[in-house]
Amino acid sequence: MSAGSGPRPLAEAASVSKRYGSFAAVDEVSMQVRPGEIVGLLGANGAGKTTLIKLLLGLAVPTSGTATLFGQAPDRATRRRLGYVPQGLGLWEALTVAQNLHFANAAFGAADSHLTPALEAVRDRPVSAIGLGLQRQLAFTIALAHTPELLVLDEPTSGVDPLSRARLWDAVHAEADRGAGILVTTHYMQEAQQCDRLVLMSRGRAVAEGTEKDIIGTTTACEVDTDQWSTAFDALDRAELPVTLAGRQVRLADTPPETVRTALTAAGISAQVHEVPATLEEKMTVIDRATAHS
Ligand SMILES: Nc1ncnc2c1ncn2[C@@H]1O[C@H](COP(=O)(O)OP(=O)(O)OP(=O)(O)O)[C@@H](O)[C@H]1O
Repeated sequence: MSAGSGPRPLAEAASVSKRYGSFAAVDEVSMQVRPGEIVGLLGANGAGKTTLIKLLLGLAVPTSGTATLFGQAPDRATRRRLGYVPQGLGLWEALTVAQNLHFANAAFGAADSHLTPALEAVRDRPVSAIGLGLQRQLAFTIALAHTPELLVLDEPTSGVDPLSRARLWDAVHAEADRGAGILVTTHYMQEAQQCDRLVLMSRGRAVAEGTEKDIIGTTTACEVDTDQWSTAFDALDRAELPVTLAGRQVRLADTPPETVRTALTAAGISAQVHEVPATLEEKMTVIDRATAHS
């Protein structure tokens, strides 16, 4: 869905910036989240994702530009229509699992929701005494208890095992299917692929937006086929080319095949070099390199 089309945005940033002294943590970012869509916010550590979320939710004040929630400046009323799981989870560590749920539901005026069986088993334990995976499940249950129109998840699956991660994503899709808008940050490319739309941040700026295919565009990578993968990797690295290893597969994003062949020949390595579409992760690295030099 392109900007400016479709239902009214649930959250919207319009040229929003947040500066700390001369440093721009968020730099003139414009983006929206609309009902029923899952928007993935991607970017390296420090790219500005959490700061942008805080601006959208009214937890930080923009230096310039505007951030709106449900078409207005964020306030107590908009807070009730929102489910937010921050990176730090926002739970009361000394209270039990059941007390946390009860407390949050009372604050939102929601009926007591059910705990998952895994959380039910630890309902009377203090949050500080349960594992991180269960803490994340609890924070997620609390965020959903009042059926929010907008769900904001800041790295919801970091440190979570693959099965729980898959379950959480099932729940995210179910929320989008009932019409909630979702804004989620992640470092996992498999999760990014489950989003309807991605916003890629680099050094405070939104540098690309669209589907995975839109963002990768025509960027390619070279795959190097050789039995001497470790020698090839060393030689390409010494030639200061942007070489990476995926298992034993030597790859170079955004590098002409001829450049790779020349470097390998100079090092006396025989190899086949194929040009293939770049992955999303490679495209992100290419964009980060470009913004570092701009
Ligand atoms: N209160 C603050 N004062 C000064 N600098 C800040 C402040 N808050 C954030 N920053 C800086 O702004 C930049 C963006 O931080 P932010 O937490 O938004 O990044 P992020 O993309 O969410 O990173 P991560 O993936 O590690 O969570 C970082 O360089 C951070 O150090």
